[in-house]
Amino acid sequence: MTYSLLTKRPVPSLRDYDINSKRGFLPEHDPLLSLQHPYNCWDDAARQLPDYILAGCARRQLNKLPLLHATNLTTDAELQRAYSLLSFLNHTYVWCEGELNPCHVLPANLAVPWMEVSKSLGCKPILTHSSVVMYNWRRLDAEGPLDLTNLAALNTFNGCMDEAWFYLVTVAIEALGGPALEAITDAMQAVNNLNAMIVAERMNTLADRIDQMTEIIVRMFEKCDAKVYYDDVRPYFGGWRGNPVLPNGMVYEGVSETPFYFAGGSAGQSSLIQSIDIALGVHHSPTNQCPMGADFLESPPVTDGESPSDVKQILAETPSVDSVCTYISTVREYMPRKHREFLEALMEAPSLHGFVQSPHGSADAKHGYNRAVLALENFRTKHIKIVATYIITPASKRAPSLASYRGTGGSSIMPFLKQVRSETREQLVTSNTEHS
Ligand code: HEM
Repeated sequence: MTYSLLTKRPVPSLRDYDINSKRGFLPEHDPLLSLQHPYNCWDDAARQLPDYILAGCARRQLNKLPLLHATNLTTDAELQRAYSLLSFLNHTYVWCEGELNPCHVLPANLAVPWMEVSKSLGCKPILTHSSVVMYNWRRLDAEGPLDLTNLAALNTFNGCMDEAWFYLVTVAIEALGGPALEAITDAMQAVNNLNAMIVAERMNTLADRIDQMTEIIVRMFEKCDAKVYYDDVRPYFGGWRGNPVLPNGMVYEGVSETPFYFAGGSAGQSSLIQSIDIALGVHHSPTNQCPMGADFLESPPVTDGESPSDVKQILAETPSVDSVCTYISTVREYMPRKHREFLEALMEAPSLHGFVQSPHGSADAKHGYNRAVLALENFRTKHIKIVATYIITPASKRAPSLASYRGTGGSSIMPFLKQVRSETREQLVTSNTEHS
């Protein structure tokens, strides 16, 4: 590919998309710790969720909450806090009786404000990466760093350290998004200015930041036990799209009598990793294992009289209806509106891949670009190992005869993750493609 001098393209400004050059997609100010009256009843309920779940009275207690409209929640910080709290409350309501006994109707007191707040933020009324990670942390020392030595989770389902650690490792990775995204947009500006030296320098910065993200992701093993994650945390992230135990979706009482179908929460909804993919020009094509364009909403029938283990088996064996493209573009709908718009703008920005291969690129620029690609590939390799430990192994202990397992977001996990990793490596620029 030759980079044309005529292809100057606009580089999105981070500020225009609620992105901070220090914190990336995390909110510019630390999340609120509580809401004002009357909304503070959601704070109180969320704080008690582990006790409600333990005592087996979660639905009874949550039914007592008043129906509050979100009208008086006006600032982004209030809306984000409310969205996070309502995600915890609603998902507790659905999954507190076990992953095979969900409720099929969300009561109006939880559903209505959740829908209103989600509309204001431009995301889906379902637990997302934003609910449990982006808006769910505080710093222990308010002046201290935004890293694992200084972070605590605001809410959890189970009150256990493993769950908090799962969220906080992800927050610490997101916090590196600031310098990573700044490196990306600087490098793109440098492409417009045909400045290969800056491109090289900023690509090396990006590679360093991705390496740091990898150092953090492997720390998941330190304080998040795989069995606790699989048995006690992950079930709460479940959604109602392509989910065999909720084949008819979820009715949001007081919102609509027609059920909604939304996929469950996953760090796959992170805008950060998608931004890096787009910046490096990583293309995701459909997987071979499933028909392209298959209906993401489709789910297998669950007939009456099936035992829980039968249902679990269906859950595990259902062939994926997703494709990588479908997954990558669908999860964008689960991101806050501004972040989704940033990804769209980034897709129109100058091509780093095209530039480093062009006569204007330099050996250093190419080297820096390749370092970033390899760093992202390595991040994905470590992530795959985590998925093997936290999902595949515990799942196989329950049902050893089954070969594949489905992810929270409804994808057939391993083939999908491996394909995404090989597509990353394919971006490497070789000396064969070097022009002068
Ligand atoms: C115990 C820890 C983790 C587990 C078990 C896990 C599991 C998964 C699973 C099953 C998928 C497949 C898609 C889906 O089901 O939604 C996935 C995708 C993904 N996860 Fe994780 N994940 C973990 C931690 C993280 C962290 C900390 C990040 C950092 C942001 C992350 C980022 C991603 C991304 C970006 C994808 C989309 C595929 C890709 O771009 O490579 N995950 N994860």
